[in-house]
Parts: sequence; C-alpha cells; structure tokens
Amino acid sequence: MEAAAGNKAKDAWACVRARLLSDLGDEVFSCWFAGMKLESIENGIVTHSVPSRFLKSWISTYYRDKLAELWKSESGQVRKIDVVVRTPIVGKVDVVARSAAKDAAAPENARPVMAARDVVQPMPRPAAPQAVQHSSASAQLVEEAGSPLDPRFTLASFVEGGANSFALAAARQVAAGPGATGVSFNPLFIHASVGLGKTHLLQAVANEIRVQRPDVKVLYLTAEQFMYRFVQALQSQSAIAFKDALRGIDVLLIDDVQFLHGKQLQQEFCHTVNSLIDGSRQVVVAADRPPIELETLDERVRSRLAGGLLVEISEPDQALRRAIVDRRIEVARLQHPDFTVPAEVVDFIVRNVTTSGRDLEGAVTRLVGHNQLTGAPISLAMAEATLRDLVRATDTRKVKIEDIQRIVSKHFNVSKQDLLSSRRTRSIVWPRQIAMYLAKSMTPRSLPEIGRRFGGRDHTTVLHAVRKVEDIVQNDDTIAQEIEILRRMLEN
Ligand SMILES: Nc1ncnc2c1ncn2[C@@H]1O[C@H](COP(=O)(O)OP(=O)(O)OP(=O)(O)O)[C@@H](O)[C@H]1O
Repeated sequence: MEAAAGNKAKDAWACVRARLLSDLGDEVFSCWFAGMKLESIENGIVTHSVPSRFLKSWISTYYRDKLAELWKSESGQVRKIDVVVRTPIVGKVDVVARSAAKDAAAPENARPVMAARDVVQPMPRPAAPQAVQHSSASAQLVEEAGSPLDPRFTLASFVEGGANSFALAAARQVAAGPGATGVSFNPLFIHASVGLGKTHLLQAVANEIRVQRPDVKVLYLTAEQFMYRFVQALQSQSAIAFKDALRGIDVLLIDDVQFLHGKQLQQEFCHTVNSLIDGSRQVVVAADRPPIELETLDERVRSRLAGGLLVEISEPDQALRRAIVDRRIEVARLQHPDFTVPAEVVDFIVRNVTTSGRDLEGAVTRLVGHNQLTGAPISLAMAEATLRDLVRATDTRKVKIEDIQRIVSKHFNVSKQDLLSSRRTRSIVWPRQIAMYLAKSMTPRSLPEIGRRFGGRDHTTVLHAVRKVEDIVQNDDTIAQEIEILRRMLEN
C-alpha cells in the first residue's frame, strides 16, 4: 500500500475494529478478532489475515457479512472481504490452507472447515469402530464427544526411523500405561510439521488402549472438536455435566492444539488438563510447533503444556522415507496384487518427495490410481509426470538456513561469521534479526533449532527478533519490500 493510502486504510481498519468490539462485545471480539490483521485493500477487495485455518473458516462463515457491512460504512468502494491464513508468528500469508481437517464427527452445520483428508484414496476406509460403551451417563456423553478413530492408525503400522523413534517410544509407553514400567510423562507433547505422523500416533495410542486395556476410558479429540463440544454444551446448558465427564477420562488425547482459540475455551481446556494431571490421568497433546511457539494460546496453557515431556518428530531421512513407501506399496498390494513398482521408481520417490509421510503416501496412492485407471504399468516416466507437483512442492519448501545466511550476509554486506557472532553493533544485529525472521517464516525449523544455527542463541532471542521484524514489517513499507525481495531471492 502507498504510504498515504496505507495510513487511510489503517485508520479505517481501526474504526472497523472498534465497531466490531462495541457491536459484538469483549468476549466474542477477543475470541475471533483479536488476531485478525489487515493485509491489503486492492480494487475494492479488503484482505484480512488470521492465524489459523479454523479462524478463517469460522469468520468467513459467521462474520463475513458483518465485516463487509462495517467496511462499506467506512468506504463506499469496498466490494468484497477476503480472509486468508497467515503462518503463525510472522505475518506471511499462506493462502493455500492445509487441507486436512480431522473432525468427521462434528455436525455439518456446526463445522465451518471440513475438507476431505485424502483426496486420492484408492482403498475404502473401514468404518470407525464402535465406541466402547461405558455405563454412566457422563461416560456416554464423553464417548459421543470423541472424534472417530481411523483403525489403520496403529502402533504397528507406524514406521519407525531416526526422526520419530523417541515419539514412538513415548507413545508406546502411554499406550501400555504407567503400570508397565512405572514411568510416566505428563503431559506428553508431540510436535511436528505437517504430515509427519502426529495424528497417526495419537490415534494409534487410543486404538491400542481400546484393544489392550478396554477398562481404561480413552478419548481422542481434535482441538476444534473440543471447542465445538464445549460450545454445544454451554448452549444446551449441559456444560457442568460435560466438564465432569471430561475429568473422568483416564487418557485424554488432544490433536492440533494450535487451533484452540478463545479465552473461555482456553480456560476450560487448561482446567481440564490441570485436573486430569492432578488426578494422575494421562494427557497427550499434539501440535504443529512446540508450546513456546503457540502464540495464540494463553501463557498459562503454554506453560502447562511445556511442563511435561516434549517430543519432536522431524523430517524423515532417506531410510525412513523408503520404509514408509515400501509399507504403503505392501498395503496397496493387499487390494491390488498385480501392483508392482520398479526399484527405480521407488528410488525416484524416496529422493524427490522428502517432506512428509503424507506426501509419500500420496505419491504411492497416485501411482495406484493411475495404474488401476489406465492399466498402464508403473514406469519412471509415468511417475515423473504423475508426481510432478509433489516433487515441485517439495523443492519449493526447501529453503535452507545456510541459504538465508548467505543471501542476507551478501545483501547487507556483513560476513556470515559476524552474523553468527555475539557482536551487538546495529549494522550486524539488524541483518541477523532479519535472517532469523526469514528462517522462521521460510523453513519448518523450530525456534530452538534456529537459535542453535545462529551461533548457539537462546530461543527467546530468536522469538524477540521474529516479533521485532514482524512489527516493523507491518508499519514500514520500505522494509517490508526489502524483505520481500530477499524472500524472492531465496525462493528462486
Ligand atoms: N512414520 C510413519 N509411518 C507410517 N505412516 C506415516 C508415518 N508418518 C506419517 N504417516 C502417514 O502420513 C499421513 C499423514 O500423517 P498424520 O495425519 O498423522 O500427520 P500429522 O502430523 O497429524 O499432520 P497434520 O499436521 O497435517 O495434521 C498418515 O496417513 C500417516 O499414516
């Protein structure tokens, strides 16, 4: 935005915010709009960004008209409101929201975001197993609240490798219960970027407990489902019964906790987790980043979650990728015994699809689909054509911290050594902060890892740098453009 136009837009947004606050009240405003930012106004289209896919859908479904009405009263030229998802912590907009939403159980009208989990799915997914019946009404209430489990997600079907062996060992331990070894980690917090097996592991724990320890009350919920159920219970005046029922759970598994929003819901979540842990019940939580980086969560919730065992699943190495592909081919062959994949095609997938278990599975699934639909045997040429976009997606996501350090050093004319040193002169501190900001926004690396790669700095130093640059980018168009140029250089 031009400076004058930018200021006008910011003023208009301040007025719209104030009207939202006064019309909707403090609680609703802080729940849905506190993290909303104005990204741009172009050709009558106002683009807002929010920190999560869930918020995007909720606001688009329930508040888009309200936003449009308020914006139109500020400027007659506004025609349309767009809401997009920005990546957390930094202000980068990620318009392509992740497709997986795991709440198949929530009623359609109460569920703004429900994309199909796997678009290409050659094997019919078996129906979810019947919920274990517990006698009391409260147990029944909780059973109904749970998200359905995918019976394919078991500990046995989870392929072990260096990237996930610690997480798998912790999951096995929780599934076996503290009685098995006397050791317990509470809460167990598993974090990993997209598609690396968090949901698989959490559901595997629930599936295992249901089979091996049927007396144990286990509940798997996504954070979104937790929110829906709580809101439903509040509306139907059954909140107390619902809270009691939740607190009677033996093992509570909450997935995608980065989507937990709203002050009251976070408080309820925190109370539930506290009372379970205080009562020696097990809590397992998964998220796409460690607790310290869950910026939308209340400080108390973050510190509670950080107080147990933190386990990261990192990107699969070559051996693990190969094992996942081999396993997936084996499973496909159960249904399609003629399905064969030449070794060179397996090598091609393992070398080129490097980011997640989901993409590796997707690659095999596509080959099955192609093979079944066309009858053509799998060949390298066919794989290259069919998997082109998966390979390209992998390539573009591969910005390395070393590249960021190299390009930022060159751009600001400082040496890489200075960038990693402890020198505190402004001419070095600023490029260093920009480099850390880019590392956070363009790579899947966590704050502690970025800190380590920048001369062994603490994660709080990285967080400070990220926030500082983010603030400046919001308010200074020249610096925003300079950073955009660096971003493009890195993407090319
Ligand atoms: N180590 C593994 N062994 C077997 N399958 C795996 C492994 N890692 C990932 N997968 C498979 O990849 C797919 C994606 O995994 P999952 O949904 O558990 O990822 P996630 O970390 O929860 O992703 P998201 O952050 O998008 O929710 C699943 O079908 C899962 O079975």
